[in-house]
This record gives sequence, C-alpha cells and structure tokens, in this order.
Amino acid sequence: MTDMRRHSVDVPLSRTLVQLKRVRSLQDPATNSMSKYASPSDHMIWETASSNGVTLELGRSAHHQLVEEDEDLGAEATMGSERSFRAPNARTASYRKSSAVKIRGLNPPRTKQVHRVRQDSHRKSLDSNHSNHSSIRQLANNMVNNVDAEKEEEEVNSYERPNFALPDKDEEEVKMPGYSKFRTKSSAAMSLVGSPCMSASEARSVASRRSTLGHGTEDTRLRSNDVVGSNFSGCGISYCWSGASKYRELYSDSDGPEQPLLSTDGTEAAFQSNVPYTETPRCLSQKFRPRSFSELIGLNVVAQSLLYSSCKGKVAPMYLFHGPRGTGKTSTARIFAAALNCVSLEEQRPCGFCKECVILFSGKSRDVKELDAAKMDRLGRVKALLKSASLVPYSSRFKVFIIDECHLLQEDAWSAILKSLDEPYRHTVYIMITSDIESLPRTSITHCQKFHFPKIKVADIVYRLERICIEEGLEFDHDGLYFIAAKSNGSLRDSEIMLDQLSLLGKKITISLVHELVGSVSDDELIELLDLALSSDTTNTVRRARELMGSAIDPLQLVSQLANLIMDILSGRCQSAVTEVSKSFLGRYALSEVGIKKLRHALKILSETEKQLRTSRNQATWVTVALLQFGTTESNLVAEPNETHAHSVTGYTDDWVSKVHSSSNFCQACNSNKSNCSERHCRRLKLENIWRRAIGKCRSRSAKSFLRKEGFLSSVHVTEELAIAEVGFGHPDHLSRAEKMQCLIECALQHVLGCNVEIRFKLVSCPVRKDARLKRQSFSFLNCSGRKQELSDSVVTDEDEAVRPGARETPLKGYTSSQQESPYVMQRVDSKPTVHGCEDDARSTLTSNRSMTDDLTRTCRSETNYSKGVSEQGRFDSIHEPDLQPNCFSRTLKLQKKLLSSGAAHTICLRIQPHNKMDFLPKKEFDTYFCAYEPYEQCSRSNSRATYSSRDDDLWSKNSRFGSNLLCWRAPKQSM
Ligand SMILES: Nc1ncnc2c1ncn2[C@@H]1O[C@H](COP(=O)(O)OP(=O)(O)OP(=O)(O)O)[C@@H](O)[C@H]1O
Ligand SMILES: [Zn+2]
Repeated sequence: MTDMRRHSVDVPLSRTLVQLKRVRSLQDPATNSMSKYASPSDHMIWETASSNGVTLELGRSAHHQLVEEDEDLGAEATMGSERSFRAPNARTASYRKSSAVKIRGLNPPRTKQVHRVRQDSHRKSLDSNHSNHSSIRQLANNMVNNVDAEKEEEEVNSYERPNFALPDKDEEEVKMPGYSKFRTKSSAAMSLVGSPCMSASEARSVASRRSTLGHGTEDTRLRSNDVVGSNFSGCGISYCWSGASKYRELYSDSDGPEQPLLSTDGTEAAFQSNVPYTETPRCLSQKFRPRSFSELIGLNVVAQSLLYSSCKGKVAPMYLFHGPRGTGKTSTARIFAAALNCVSLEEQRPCGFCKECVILFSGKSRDVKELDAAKMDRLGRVKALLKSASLVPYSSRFKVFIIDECHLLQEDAWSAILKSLDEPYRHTVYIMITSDIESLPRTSITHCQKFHFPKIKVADIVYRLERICIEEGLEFDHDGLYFIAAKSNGSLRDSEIMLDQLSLLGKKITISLVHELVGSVSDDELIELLDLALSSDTTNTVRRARELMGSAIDPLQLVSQLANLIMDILSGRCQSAVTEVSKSFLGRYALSEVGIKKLRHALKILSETEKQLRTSRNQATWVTVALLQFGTTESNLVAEPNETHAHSVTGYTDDWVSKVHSSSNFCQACNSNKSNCSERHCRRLKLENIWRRAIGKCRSRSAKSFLRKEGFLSSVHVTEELAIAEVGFGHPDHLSRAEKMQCLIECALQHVLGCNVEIRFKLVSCPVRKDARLKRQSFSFLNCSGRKQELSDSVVTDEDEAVRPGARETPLKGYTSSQQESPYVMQRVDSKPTVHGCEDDARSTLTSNRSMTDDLTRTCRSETNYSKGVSEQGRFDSIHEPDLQPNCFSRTLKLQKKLLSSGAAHTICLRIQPHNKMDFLPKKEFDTYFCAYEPYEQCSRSNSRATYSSRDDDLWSKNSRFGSNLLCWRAPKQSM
C-alpha cells in the first residue's frame, strides 16, 4: 500500500471531483445500469490534506488491476474481437469474460481506458509511485479536457450516432470471416486514444492544448498526433458505451464517397477495414437486444406491419412508437431503420449481413441518426436536422431519424418537422419514440403512423428470461424467473437487468434469492404474517414480524407489500400462494364476506400506519402495533370467516375463482383438500359463483348487499329452457324480504344462466315455519297438452306470485303453429297471490273457492283449450304467455277478464316477448299495474301506478336480454 499512496494531483478539487463524478455517472443510457460497473474513482480515496487541495490515493485493487490489465491489453483487444466474431458462442463467451471482471469487483471499462492513456511508456514503470502519479494526473487532465472537448463538440454536432452493437449471431460470425481482422486492427488503433471518451477532435484539442500549456508528456503529444493522423474511428475500447460519439468525427471528416463494399480484388477488405470496432455488450439487455423483427417479444402486430411496410416499400414519412419503458421501442426503431435500408433481396429484413445492415448495427450509418429530443432544445438544432433531412441519403435508400423522448420536443420544433413533411423528401423517415403520448401535441399525433408497444406479458418475459439463462448457462428455477417478470411491470429491460444482477451472485436464481436482492418477502411469508395478525395470535405475530423486519425487509417496505398483497386479494389477483397455509388463508378470507371486511380493515390500518411511519423513528415497533390491531375488528366483523355461510360472496372475478379452484388442490368451499372433497363441494362452489354473478347484475346496492349477506343459492335444476333455482335464507324475515325481490332475483339469475328461471325460496339453518307460507310439495308444470312435469324435492313458496317464466315444451299434436309456439304454462298456487312491489291492498287474500275454480277452469279450458288436469289444481292467478300473438291474445284476455272479475285472481302477469306489439292490448280494460323490464329494480322502485301507455316506449325499446318483458295487470278498482 505504501508504495502507491497519496499522489498529489495538481487539479483543483472541485473541478476534478466534477470530472470524476461525471465519469461515474456515465452509465449506459440504454440500460441505465449499473453500479457494478465501477469507475476508477471507486478505487481512489480522496484526501484534502495536500497543498494543492487534493490528494488521490490509488487503492491496491485498482493498482493491481491496472498492472494486470495493462499487461493483457494487446492480447485482450485481439481476443475481444475473436470472442465476438469467431467463437461459436461468441455472445456468451465475451459476456462471461466481462461478467468475470465485474464479479471480481474490478473496474472494467474505464480502467482499461486509463491504461490506454499511458500504455507504452508507462507500462514498465507502472508500479512506481511516479507512474501512478503521472497516470492519475493524466487521467484527471484527460477528463478535464474531455469535458471541454465534448462541450465544444456538442455545439458543433447536435446529433448523436446510434450506438448499435454488431450482429453477433453465430451465423453472422460465419458469414463475415474478415471481421475479426478489422476489429483487431481497429482496436489497436483505438488503444492509442488518450481518453475513454475522446473523439478525434477531442484528441486533437487535447494535444494542442497540452502543447500550448506545456502539460503532458512528449508521449502524450505524440500519441495525440498519432491519433489525429491515424484513421481514428472510435474509442475502440471494450465496454465503451461512448463509442457513438467517436464516430461523428469519422463522418464529418470524410465527406467523400464511401469506400466500396468490395475492394477491387473482390474481397470485403476495404469495407471491413472501415468498420469500427463495436462494443462488447456490457449487460444482458444490450447483449440480447433484438436485431430482427423475429426476435421481438410480444410485438407480433407491430413487427408484421413494419416488416410488410419495409418489404413493400410502403413507407410513411413519420412513425410514432409509444408505450411504456423497456418494451422494445428503440430496438424496433433500429430494426425498422435497418429493414428500410437493407439491400438484401430476401423477404427477411433486415438481413443483418448486407453492407447497410452491418453499417447500421455497427453504429456507423450516416443515414440513420438517433437523436435525443431533450437535446434538441434550440430551434437551430432542429433546423440543422431538417437541413440534413433534406439532403439525399449518403448511401442508403432512406434517411431515418429516430427521435427518442419526442414528447420533450418543443411545439415549434414539432411544427417545423411537420412542415417539412410537406416537402417532397421521399427519402426521409422520422421515427418518433415516446413513453408519454399524452404530452404530445394533438396535431403531431395525427401526422404519424402510430404503433403501441404494450407492456410485455409476464409469460413472455419468463420465456425470454429462460432463454437467456439457458444461453448464459445460469441455473434458475421457474418461480424465481416468474417473480422477476412479475416485478418488472411489463418491462423486459427491467427484468433483464434484474437477471443480470442476480447472475453475478453466481447462485441458482430462486425466488428467495430474488426476494433477497430486492429486499422483499414472499407472498407466502406475508400471508403467514397476515394470518397470524388477523387471527389475533399476538405472540406469534410479534415474533414473526420481528423476524422479518430484523432480517429480510424494511418496515416501510413491509407495510407496502402487505397493502399490495391485500389489494391483490381483494381484487382477486393474488394467485401466488404456494404453501398450504396460504391456500387455506385465501380459502378463509378471500371468499367470505367477513374475511373481506377484515382485510379491508387491515388495509385501512396499514394506510394510516404508512403515514405515521414517515415521521417515526421506531418504525418496526409501529408496524408491529399496526399488525396487532388487525385482529381487533370493527363491531360488525364479529363472526369468524369460516363460521360464515359458505355462500358469502366476494367481488372476485370468475376467472380468479376458477383459477383458484383449478390451480390448487384446495377446495375453497369446504376448506379441505380436494381429495377429501366430494363432488358436492365443487358443485357448491359453482353455485356460489352463479349466485355471486347474479348479485353482480343487480343494480340496487341495498338489494346487492342484502342478497350477498343473507342469501345463497342452494340448487339449480335445469329442465330444457327453464332453470329452477332454490334460494335459501337463514331467517324468516329475510325470506319474506327476498320474496319481494323475487322478480329481481329471477331476472339476475336469468342473465347468468341464459334461460328462463324460476325461483323457490327456502328457509335454512332455522326451524321451518309451520305456517302456510312455506310448503314442501311437488310442483307441476302444465303445458298446453296438459302434460305434467314433476320436479321432485323442490320447495315452492305460497307467495308464488304470478311471474313465472315457462318452459317451452313439446306442443300437443294437432295444434296450430301459433298455438304450438305459444303454449300457456299455468301454475298452481295455494294461497294469496303477491305481486312484487304491490301496495298492501293488492295483497288481499282471496278465498279459495272450489266451485269458482272449477268454473274458471272450465272457462279456461274452453277458451284456451287447456287440458283437463288444470281443474284439479286449484285457483289460477298467473298466466304465462311466452310468445304473445294478437290472435291468441283475445283468448288470454277473456280468460284474464274472467279471472279478475270473478275474483279468482287478483293480479295477472303476462310475460311478453319484446317483439310483440302493444297496440292490440286493451288499454281501458285493466289498470296496468306496472310494466317490468330490465332492469327490474327500476320497475320495482317506480311501482307506483304506471300505465303501460306511459311506459310502452320504454318497454318495447328495451329489448331485454333475458327474452321477455313483463306486464302485470290488476283488475280495475271497481271489480275488486
Ligand atoms: N419487445 C421486446 N423484445 C425483445 N427484447 C426487448 C423487448 N423490449 C425490450 N427488450 C429488451 O430491453 C432492452 C431495451 O429495449 P428498448 O431500449 O428497445 O426499449 P424502449 O421501449 O425503447 O425503452 P425506453 O422507452 O426506456 O427507451 C433491449 O435491449 C432488449 O434486450
Ligand atoms: Zn441487410
């Protein structure tokens, strides 16, 4: 250590710090990664004790590395090129090497560049204090000069060059045999460059400044001149992200014709010698950056459309790629630019091998420019761009301007660009890229062909990560990759970066490793904690919370994860439960009303805690306190979730329920393993699902919450087009309230089941009432042939009001077609009729009168040709007319009249198909009690008298999906 300590550097502290900071901050803008690429400054210890204000101390590791890498340098350049272009698995090999460097904690890219500054003359004396001193001083000087030079250059060149990597597919390597030669040569030339980021002009300026100021060594001056005089075409340093800027000079200096692709002797040498070294990928997302449309993930439509456009030459002047970050917009823009200029005759574009493709992917293309809108802040720059756009392409078919972050363009920039579109520059294509389409001016959007880049699906990301792991030889488990994908919020780049980081640990990529990396805990661990807290297990809650916050997770993060988890459960998106504890938890809480309430309560506590934590010093304690409050729920949450009816309903999506149902071996209905669970349990879950969906169809909130809380669907029997649903309630009061909503419930169930529904109410979990309101009996349907369908073991209520959908049953032989199409279904009831929403007076009980009934039956039979069985069944109060036709309505009408005037029936309900016309209905004969149509609640809410004439427009305009409307008629007052 002593031999390399404290070498003063005659650079002002603040300035040097700024430069070093700048070096540090020079991360790959495309990847925004990563601290692992440590800069040289990471290995320096700053002191301020020296006379000139700053002392630099070179750490041992950095020094060691300087020596080691310096010695490797020549070989490395060659190897680098061979690795990239010759090795069968070049991508992997080169990347592994770079990873290895990173794992050692050494500073790969820029340190190498530092070596190059002093490579020859300083190599031998590198281990002496003097060499350290001068090399560091040189580094500092270079950095200072770089910044100046860069500034100047920025003024002159407002454009950036794309920083593409060369195609590195195996096939490409085979087809480009001479490439490595070029690279080696080029790299060797590059090694003379004085700074990691120095372009030719910079080098020139450094050289001249040095000679003027007397700084620097003879070597440096010479070298700078060498650089300027040489065919400099980039920094040429492995890992150098800043290669792009180096190419500018190359272009601006050589405005002459481009070198031919083939030399006179027919080899590719001339071309190859002109292609600069391209960077070795520094991270997975660079390495696996797609270079053809087929490599794009989750962008089939976009890729197909752009490919077609490039193949057919149907090219728009302006494209807009918009979508979230890391979804492939820039990559696609580059591919599209290459496809537009690719000279291959193949359908598959870009080919990746032709001159244009190679130049473009090497970042050398003069005709494809990638610009950052943030830097086009002055109109002058935009004008320069437009001037450049107006010139014919240098060598390609199209001049392509890829403008990233285009939402940062000023209005006047937009209008200048849009105006230029009117000019007949058919060779210019703009590809505007943004992640924030909302902030673009409206007019600009209308000029573009728009392509949306959606978030990439988790499954696609997982697939991609798997491929990368396999190619990189990384061990992984599927859950780990799934978790990475889920955490990356649809951004493939984010997930690749995370994988990159994990790969450096050299361990198998598992979910727990991912949790460790991101400082989170798994859903199963969270659920376990939540379960303890919700069940008021104080001791274990405290213990577990302490364990987690002591090692795995920050208290604020825990609160946020818990809140997210609860929200996922409430929205039906929590599917990652793996352990039995978690499955059981979801079974108990996710599907029960009380469970849901408890979770909501917990969420509320967490949100309050979160606020509190921001100002608290003792966060872990407050999080524990919050957890202990989970169990003390509000007064209405007294029942335990598993004590509640299994029919309680949640806001869960069907998909989720079926997923939970199918994805686990756990039966939600009975809280047991499916192996112990009989078919009955699963049927029960289905019923719950139907019931839940039916409730979802109700519009009335109070009805919804009442049915959700108190009701459940106990069975559904489906016969042809009719479904008979049994709905149970736990209390007689609830039952009678539900009966009033019968129509509504039927309607809702019809929506879900897609056929006519008849409801039977039943009382459960309490003694069946002895009164006449509830009877267990067999129920008969009668069609027009008088055939009787027995539905055994069904419950029918005595308040079986007139609304009864009928089944379309086999018509009787000899009937006319209209009669066959509209069979009457009559049903027997044994006591007073009730109409939903009727006033009490409408509930007056009519005494059953046997003889009257017989008369009526006879009348009925004569009028409607009903078969005899009807007469034995007692009083009618309901006629169902599924398909009312004018010709049969007169019959029905007579029957109605008789029923009503005789007092045998109080209310008649007709269910009428929407296509029926109203005009033949007798307005005067009856009061229309109400018209019911979807939604039923509207009707029951407005059940004050409404004449059908005032509502018929509504009635007929609403073509209700369940197939029929309902008209209820009541006898005129005088006849009652
Ligand atoms: N759809 C995709 N198919 C294949 N790789 C992708 C895709 N999207 C992103 N990637 C990966 O992510 C990296 C970054 O992608 P790219 O820069 O094209 O995204 P972007 O949408 O332009 O992001 P930003 O808006 O932040 O610039 C690529 O190098 C590639 O590895
Ligand atoms: Zn090509």
